[in-house]
Amino acid sequence: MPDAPSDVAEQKQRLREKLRFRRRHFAANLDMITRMSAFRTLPAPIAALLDPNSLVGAYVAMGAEPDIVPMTADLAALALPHHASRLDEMTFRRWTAGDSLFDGPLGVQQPSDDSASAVPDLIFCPLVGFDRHGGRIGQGGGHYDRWFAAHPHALRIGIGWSVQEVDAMPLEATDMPLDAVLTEQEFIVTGERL
Ligand SMILES: Nc1nc2c(c(=O)[nH]1)N(C=O)[C@@H](CNc1ccc(C(=O)N[C@@H](CCC(=O)O)C(=O)O)cc1)CN2
Ligand SMILES: Nc1ncnc2c1ncn2[C@@H]1O[C@H](COP(=O)(O)OP(=O)(O)OP(=O)(O)O)[C@@H](O)[C@H]1O
Repeated sequence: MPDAPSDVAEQKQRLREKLRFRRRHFAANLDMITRMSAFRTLPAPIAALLDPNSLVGAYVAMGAEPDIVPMTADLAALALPHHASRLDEMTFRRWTAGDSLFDGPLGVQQPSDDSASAVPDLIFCPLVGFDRHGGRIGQGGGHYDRWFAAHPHALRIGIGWSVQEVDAMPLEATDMPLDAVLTEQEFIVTGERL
């Protein structure tokens, strides 16, 4: 019998705590070479998908999340998550490397409120945890899951450290599977769209 929804939410919360700890510990103890080389180049299968018109959704790292700005800075068109307030849904707004960033309501830096909103063709999504079948968890706000549900055509590429992998993520009906996961070690294709 499948687990009741509240059990899954509880399992996810326990995993989130464990994996946030793992992520923090791993990132704090990275050797210099890994720190300098991780997440510097776009995986070839992603580069091959992009054309000069592609809009890519990145993020500004918080805490122990991998910093992907260097890897995405040269792309033709970028957008970043933006929240008008704590309660407003997440949107993406255009941003170019070097443009100013502002403190957002959820503790993440975001583009100016005047920046144009846009729908990326491909999203690099920060992970708290992932598995090899496309399962993921994030911070628990459901922001990415709701955005993915509203924009199912956008490709979903998770970004995380290798230690954030689990065998099988507990899943809820609203979870949207990842197409691939990029870690400091591997590019793992998890869906049929790549
Ligand atoms: N870099 C980054 N940008 C992002 C997200 C993210 O996870 N990472 N988001 C993903 O949805 C959205 C912002 N939503 C957020 C929702 C909850 C928390 C949150 O609970 N933060 C904890 C600290 C977590 C930690 O220590 O790692 C807190 O404030 O207590 C943060 C952001 C959009 N931008
Ligand atoms: N499409 C959706 N419609 C309504 N509620 C949703 C949707 N997606 C997720 N939620 C709700 O959001 C809450 C958090 O979801 P979940 O635990 O999957 O977060 P998460 O994946 O860690 O967060 P995020 O997607 O921001 O990275 C849950 O209560 C979930 O039911």
